[in-house]
Amino acid sequence: MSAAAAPAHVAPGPDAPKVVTVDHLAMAFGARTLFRDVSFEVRAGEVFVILGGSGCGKSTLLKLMIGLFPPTAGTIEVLGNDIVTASGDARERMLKRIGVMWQSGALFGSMTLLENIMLPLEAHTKMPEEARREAARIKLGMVGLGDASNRLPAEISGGMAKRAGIARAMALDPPLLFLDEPSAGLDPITSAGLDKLIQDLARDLGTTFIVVTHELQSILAIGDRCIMLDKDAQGMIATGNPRELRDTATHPVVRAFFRREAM
Ligand SMILES: Nc1ncnc2c1ncn2[C@@H]1O[C@H](COP(=O)(O)OP(=O)(O)OP(=O)(O)O)[C@@H](O)[C@H]1O
Repeated sequence: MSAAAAPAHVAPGPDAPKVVTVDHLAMAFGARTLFRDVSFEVRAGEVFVILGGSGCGKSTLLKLMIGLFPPTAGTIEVLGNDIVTASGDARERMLKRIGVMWQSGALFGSMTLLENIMLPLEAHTKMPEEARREAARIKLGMVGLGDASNRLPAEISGGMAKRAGIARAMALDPPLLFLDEPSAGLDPITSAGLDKLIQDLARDLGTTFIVVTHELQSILAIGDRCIMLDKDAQGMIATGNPRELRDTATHPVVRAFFRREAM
């Protein structure tokens, strides 16, 4: 089958190994409880979406999964390690196997795209410069920015900046990538192009994606499975395949979200 005719990403089955296991997770900031009892698993090769309204704790859940701060209660296992208790070298090794793209793209403005992608390789590997340069070129090619490697972040569009952010998150070939609101601020066509890129990377590299978003079109296009968080419920109100949830959900908030109905 030619690359052009290849199907978009195909969801892995329930026998695929677990990449992330979140068990009875609770999180509060002071007196403000975000969620009380969240449990889910993410399997190798999945595109897993975390969705929900503004302020329900999506980004906080992402930050907990990469160990930025500890939860109030519960456990989080990432790539076979307890991310909450891991320390020292074990923690460093684990973090090198995780890529993160923040909402802003967070590129360094004074460096070209190529230099931005080379940075993690410089910080975390002993690769000689020419090998780093070549590896970064390959990553930029994979996200469709092969011709833009010498541009500065100020010289590219918002969609290109997201692609460059993904290339940088992929610099160390992590098996697991976290994307925080990849479609934010993009027009629908650019956003659809980014969705296609995520599906292609999941299919071609077998990378597992955990994507925080509230863009319905994107969720329906890329999500193999999702969880929906809710501020009022202080936890998860739905889990499953987003297209099935759109067609079968009975919970009023879930229905309203997937069918774009007013509550
Ligand atoms: N470090 C922190 N200290 C105190 N409160 C915080 C902290 N981080 C987040 N919050 C609060 O927790 C709540 C959830 O924030 P979070 O960013 O996780 O939500 P979200 O679902 O990602 O929202 P959005 O879609 O608007 O980005 C917000 O009310 C926020 O102000």
